[in-house]
Amino acid sequence: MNEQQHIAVIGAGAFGTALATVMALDGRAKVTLIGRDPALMADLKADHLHDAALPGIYLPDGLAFSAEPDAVSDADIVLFAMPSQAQADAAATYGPYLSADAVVVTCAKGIDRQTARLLSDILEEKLPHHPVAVLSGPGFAMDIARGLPTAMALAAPHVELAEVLARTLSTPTFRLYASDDRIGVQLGGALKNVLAIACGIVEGRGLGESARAALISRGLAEMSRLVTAMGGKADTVRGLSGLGDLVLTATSHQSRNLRYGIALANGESAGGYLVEGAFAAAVSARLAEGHQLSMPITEAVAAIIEGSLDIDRAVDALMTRPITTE
Ligand SMILES: NC(=O)C1=CN([C@@H]2O[C@H](COP(=O)(O)OP(=O)(O)OC[C@H]3O[C@@H](n4cnc5c(N)ncnc54)[C@H](OP(=O)(O)O)[C@@H]3O)[C@@H](O)[C@H]2O)C=CC1
Ligand SMILES: O=C(CO)COP(=O)(O)O
Repeated sequence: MNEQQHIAVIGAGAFGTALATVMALDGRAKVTLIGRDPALMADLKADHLHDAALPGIYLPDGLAFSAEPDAVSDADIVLFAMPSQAQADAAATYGPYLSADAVVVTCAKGIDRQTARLLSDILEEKLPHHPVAVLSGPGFAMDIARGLPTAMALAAPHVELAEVLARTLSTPTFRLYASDDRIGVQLGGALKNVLAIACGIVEGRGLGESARAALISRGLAEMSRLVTAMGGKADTVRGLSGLGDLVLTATSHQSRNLRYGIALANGESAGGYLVEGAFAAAVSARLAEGHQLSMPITEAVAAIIEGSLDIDRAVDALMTRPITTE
């Protein structure tokens, strides 16, 4: 790696712009934000404002902007900050320009819908010569960009690499904890979105704060089952990428997934923003079935989104399941 690290962030949406902002403000590394719309990238370079993604945030003077895929070519660390279902496509576009020793970090919270595979598996297949790490945990883009204190998990195939990446990407306001559990960290990020939709439905239907707390707790049990069945660690579920992000997303109106759940409960359509949990619900239910696991909340959310179950019946079904131990 070079003396001054070069961090490239691909995806000039809310999260990518926030990550690039906090890392450029830190000033240790050279940071480039790469988007696919040349007009947008030219505007960001001229105005240092991205009002569609992060209203009111001044993008640091030291941040570089590019719409050219070859802007990744001398980057040591490349953050993939586009939605889950676009990660494979982005790997095909930017992969040919990566430098030989670049480390790739997926920043999306989801599971590949077509293949039901983790995003790290998808990226490893598409970019076989690059180590693939995962960034996930509680942190709204706006909070990160405003320099509010945030902490997330950084998982890599080996804890030594995770520690190097966590040190390099952390800043005084954005703190990363290293992990070698890419499975647990990714499943936490994907499932908490599904559970946040469930909490939005509870809120939208006025079912009460007690019901929300029960959902968070029983949802965490579902997360644990899938994480351990797929080879992840139970400890990860209790950490930032599991419990931490679940609590944040299931309780804050900043969450698009929570707002989507509220809209579903009110019979409204949620338009214009990314709802990762709407993709993750069906694929998580498929994974649960494949591993012969009971994940009733996840299955109910998937069925409600698909239109095969109405909300009242879902609540009845969840409340009248056979009594069991916790
Ligand atoms: N927003 C947040 O607070 C947080 C988001 N995340 C996660 O980050 C991921 C991105 O979310 P977010 O930034 O909010 O979403 P946005 O909708 O704000 O931005 C998505 C960005 O991805 C770009 N993009 C889409 N497809 C491709 C592609 N094939 N190649 C390159 N770029 C592409 C879009 O570009 P274009 O405009 O050209 O389509 C857009 O700039 C999600 O998985 C989300 O769960 C994680 C933590 C916090
Ligand atoms: O993942 C997030 C915060 O950690 C953002 O959640 P939403 O995608 O629901 O807005």
